[in-house]
Amino acid sequence: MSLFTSFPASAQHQKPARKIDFGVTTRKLWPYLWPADRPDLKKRIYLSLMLLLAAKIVTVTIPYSFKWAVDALALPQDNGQGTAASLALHPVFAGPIVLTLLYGLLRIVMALLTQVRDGVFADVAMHAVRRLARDVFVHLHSLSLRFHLERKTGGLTRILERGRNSIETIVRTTVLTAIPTAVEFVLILGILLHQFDWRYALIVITMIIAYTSYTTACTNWRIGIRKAMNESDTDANTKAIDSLLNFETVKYFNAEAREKRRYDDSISRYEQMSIKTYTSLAWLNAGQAVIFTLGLTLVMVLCIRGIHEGTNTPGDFVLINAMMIQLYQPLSYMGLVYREIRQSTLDIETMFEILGKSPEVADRPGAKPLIVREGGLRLDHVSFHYDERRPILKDVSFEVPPGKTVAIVGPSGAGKSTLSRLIFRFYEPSSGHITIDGQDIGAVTQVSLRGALGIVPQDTVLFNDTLDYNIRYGRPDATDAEVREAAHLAQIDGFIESAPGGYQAAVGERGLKLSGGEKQRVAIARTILKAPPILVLDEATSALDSFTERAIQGALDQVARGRTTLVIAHRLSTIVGADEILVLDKGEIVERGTHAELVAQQGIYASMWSRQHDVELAEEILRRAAAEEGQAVEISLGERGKRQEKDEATTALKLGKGDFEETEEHAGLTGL
Ligand SMILES: Nc1ncnc2c1ncn2[C@@H]1O[C@H](COP(=O)(O)OP(=O)(O)OP(=O)(O)O)[C@@H](O)[C@H]1O
Repeated sequence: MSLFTSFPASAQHQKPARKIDFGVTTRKLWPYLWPADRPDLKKRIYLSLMLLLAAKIVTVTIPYSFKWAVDALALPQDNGQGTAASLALHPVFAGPIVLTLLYGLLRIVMALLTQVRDGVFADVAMHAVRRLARDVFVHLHSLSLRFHLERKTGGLTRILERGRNSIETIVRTTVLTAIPTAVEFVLILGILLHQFDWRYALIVITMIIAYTSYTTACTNWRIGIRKAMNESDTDANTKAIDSLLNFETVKYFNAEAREKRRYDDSISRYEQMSIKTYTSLAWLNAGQAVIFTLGLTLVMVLCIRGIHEGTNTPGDFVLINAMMIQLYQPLSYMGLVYREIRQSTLDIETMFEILGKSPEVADRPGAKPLIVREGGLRLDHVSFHYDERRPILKDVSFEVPPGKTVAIVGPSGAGKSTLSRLIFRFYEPSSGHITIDGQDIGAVTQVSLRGALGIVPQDTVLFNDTLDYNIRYGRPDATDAEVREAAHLAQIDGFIESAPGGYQAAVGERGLKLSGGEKQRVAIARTILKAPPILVLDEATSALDSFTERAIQGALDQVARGRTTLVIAHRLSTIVGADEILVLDKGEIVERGTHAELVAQQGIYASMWSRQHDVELAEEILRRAAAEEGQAVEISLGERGKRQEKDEATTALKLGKGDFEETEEHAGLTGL
């Protein structure tokens, strides 16, 4: 069944709504609702369906007990015998009181069966929710970095959350409301044909068709109005928050009246849309009531005629009324059920869209694990672009022989970090090959490739958990002693021991409770713990002050010893000992050699070296001056590397102390 949101008049200003195909969504959802590998859940589904049928049979029997009681009351002269005879019961069971007790009992049984069914079904619904949410989560991790960079994480988690809630809603509303109502309707039709005649059935069918068509159309129209109401509500809220955040600015410009007007405009839109929501609801309810009551009155009139003609009893009159009124209750929810199913289908579709995206980088069929023998890394004529219009790497070739250290330096934006992303295979090169011990990284499994690589990234983001958890992330099965050893090597142990809670101290969301330098040392510790044969250090010490950097450099040198290491650095002093230094500029290697060779060449590297040397000298002078003043001034080093590229040391000196921030780093470091 395909439906479009469409309703004339006030919904016309709405954007055309997305097409919904319930059939397609159901087909995609089916494996989750009917899990092939869970026979126990299938049994539960059967049980729920049986309970559903039993509850509905009891439900339609209730008006019968009512009828029998009324007939027993209406025909006292036969002492209940007429009813007893018609029911083939002993007269004592056909008395009005017993029949009323039966009525009560049936209602209790109906309620119990319905509740048990809901409980039994909860398992099935929640299992489907969990499986689908897990599949989407796993899939999100398999998608490319490009996908994640293009989407806001908040947006993705919202899709996941909405999708998760929607499956529950859809399963619950379908199985617990829509299907039972349909079953009840079919049973009622059977009763009408059996107990009454085809005219009754025809009236009820016509009524139901008119009722559902009206409900569907009206609900589609209301969806647009509700959306506009929610949007205007969000808009009013945003305006209020923005205005209050700008409290001072409002005062500076005497803009209270302007702000009031702006806010009032916004809430007046909300007011109009809310009124429309209520009036449209009134239209929905009134229309439903009119259609239903017409049907009800017609069948009751027919029944009265039947009583006059002697084909019906007063009990039949009560029966048909009770049965119809009973049906009205679930029917009155149909608008809500339809709206929820519709919205949930849209949300689930959005989730399936993500599930349908294929990962940009995938293991090739039959990909074998990487076998690391010595750990030699090689790039052969590698070119790469994120966007075809702008090449980032152009024909880059170099080799990091097993156990050696190669450094890459170059201006910001030259493509250094991109190189490390290619080595980790977050992207595929546009041309050329990257090999490890002669094996093309594109041909091996991603898991084995990333297992052989370790990185200390430029920006370290930590999990919102403990320090221990974050360090152990490098190797979850590491012993406590190994974790402590790694922390010691990364020079973070002193800080951890002084932190309240020690290794169990929480680092806050994205590690915000730690300074840049502390986060970086946690990253170093976890890479030490992972102990990969090939290391990428992407500005690994950029967030550290020069004192800690020197200390940590020793640790990194130790970690790098015997390992193939690619160092991406701005701070040239950290890589003077590298076996080879490559200067990358605008995606091309423009110089290569050892530190001494490059300085002798008097090219880009040599000028970068002399500039940095001057900057370091200037910093040293500042530090000494500050120390003499008795101030513990720490110079912010996070951005410094980049500044060094641009600023002459003399400029830095001219800017003076004001240009340098005092960092939190200091507090953490003095504890070391
Ligand atoms: N996901 C991306 N999509 C499009 N362009 C990108 C993306 N990531 C990086 N770039 C661009 O690619 C170029 C190289 O970026 P890269 O991060 O490799 O530079 P870098 O040499 O490491 O710079 P820095 O030293 O400042 O970190 C930059 O101009 C950057 O804007």
